[in-house]
Amino acid sequence: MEVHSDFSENEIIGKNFFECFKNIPQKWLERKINSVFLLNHESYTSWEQRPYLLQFSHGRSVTGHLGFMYQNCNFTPICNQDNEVEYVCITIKDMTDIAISTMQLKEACTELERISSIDGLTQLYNRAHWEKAFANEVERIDRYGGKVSLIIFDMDYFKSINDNNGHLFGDQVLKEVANRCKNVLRSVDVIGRYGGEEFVVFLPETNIQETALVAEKLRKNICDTPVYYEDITLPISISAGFTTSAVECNDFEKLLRQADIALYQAKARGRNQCVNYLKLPVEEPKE
Ligand SMILES: Nc1nc2c(ncn2[C@@H]2O[C@H](COP(=O)(O)OP(=O)(O)OP(=O)(O)O)[C@@H](O)[C@H]2O)c(=O)[nH]1
Repeated sequence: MEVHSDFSENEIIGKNFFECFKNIPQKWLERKINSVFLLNHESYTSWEQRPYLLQFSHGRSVTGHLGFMYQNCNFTPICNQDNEVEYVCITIKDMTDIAISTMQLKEACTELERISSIDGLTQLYNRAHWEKAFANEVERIDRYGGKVSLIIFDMDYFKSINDNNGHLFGDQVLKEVANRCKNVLRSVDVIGRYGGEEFVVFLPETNIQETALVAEKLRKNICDTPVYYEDITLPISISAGFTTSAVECNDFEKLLRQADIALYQAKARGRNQCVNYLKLPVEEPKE
């Protein structure tokens, strides 16, 4: 106590605890101590519930964490000969090292989880994460009702973009496309990078007419401005296919297939356009 508080033994012995340590949560501590008196039973708090009881500096040079010593506290009854509690002894254990390494580990796990769901180039969800989120959404709808729409879009002539301007330029185009999408979508819409130059978006509670508008807005937003990077200016375009679960479809793979067929049609019809799966004529392959 002498080492960690600013009090010497002479200054503190016999004094009122709460007057010496003014920052103590007095009500909480009184309740805690009273329960030990009442129950004649040891009590405990860990740094995870309450980081510290007494504001002691921990003396470690760690940034980004609490400036005080993390503490575990034991409240032990001390009884007289008749087994009545006469005192409560508070033991404070310095948990700073364990607390800091536990928190660093937690932060690393959170970051790892984030990285494992994100595509490094575009910072959009990667395929595995997006597909899981989409499957969950379709399952939710199947159980509780509602609808979800799906757009798949793909860069046009991306191979030539790479071949003519270099892979780095191609990468820049993909990053730019991802950014342009973010300006169009609502916070509840979920976008991911599905493959090389293929992107997917699912739109919760959105009907097919609204989805057509979003797909067109995405296309325009991406295609209206050329990409400029290291003295190269290049117009780009995308083709998109979209569908919805509203017409009795509760299978996420089936929805992906439908949107993919519509995307294929958008390519076949000359690219730089959006095709509604539900409007495909019967003579064109639907499934
Ligand atoms: N720069 C870059 N290129 C990629 C990446 N992933 C895939 N690609 C390239 O994207 C190109 C896709 O080519 P294709 O599938 O033929 O498609 P496309 O040329 O866009 O033709 P259409 O889709 O029919 O218009 C391939 O050359 C891939 O190497 C990436 O992360 N960065």
